[in-house]
Amino acid sequence: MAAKTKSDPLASLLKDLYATILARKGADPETSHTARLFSRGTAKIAQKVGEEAVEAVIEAMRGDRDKLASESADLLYHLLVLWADAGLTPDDIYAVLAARQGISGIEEKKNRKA
Ligand SMILES: N=c1c2ncn([C@@H]3O[C@H](COP(=O)(O)OP(=O)(O)OP(=O)(O)O)[C@@H](O)[C@H]3O)c2ncn1[C@@H]1O[C@H](COP(=O)(O)O)[C@@H](O)[C@H]1O
Repeated sequence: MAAKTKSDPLASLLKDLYATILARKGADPETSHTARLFSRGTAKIAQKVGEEAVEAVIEAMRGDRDKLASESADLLYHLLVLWADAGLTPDDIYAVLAARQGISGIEEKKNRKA
């Protein structure tokens, strides 16, 4: 099941983007937005994820599908930067999603550790 997910175009695109993001660690903040984010630290990266999430929510509530798509792309990019900053890879997240497949969200929440 995990191999099927990895061959998905979105998963492949996210993997390539993640590799680009990792390659920007230590790059010049003057020429790379990603390097600039890394240089500003975890709190700034986390703040950007929150801002982009709010912007996506606003566009969803406005009913603007094009802007929602654009803000969603911003959100995914900044979330990948947050993962890279934390030492998480997309495969770590896919593993969590795969483990939940076929389990009702209501059932999964009941089994979460406090
Ligand atoms: N997907 C993205 C992407 N999405 C959004 N952004 C940038 O995110 C920034 C968001 O602007 P904001 O004003 O919200 O944020 P900010 O400039 O940090 O401003 P403040 O919050 O500090 O006020 C813009 O500069 C966008 O260009 C991205 N920057 C890079 N990528 C990808 O990352 C790759 C590497 O980019 P660089 O690291 O810049 O080479 C690119 O080729 C893209 O594939």
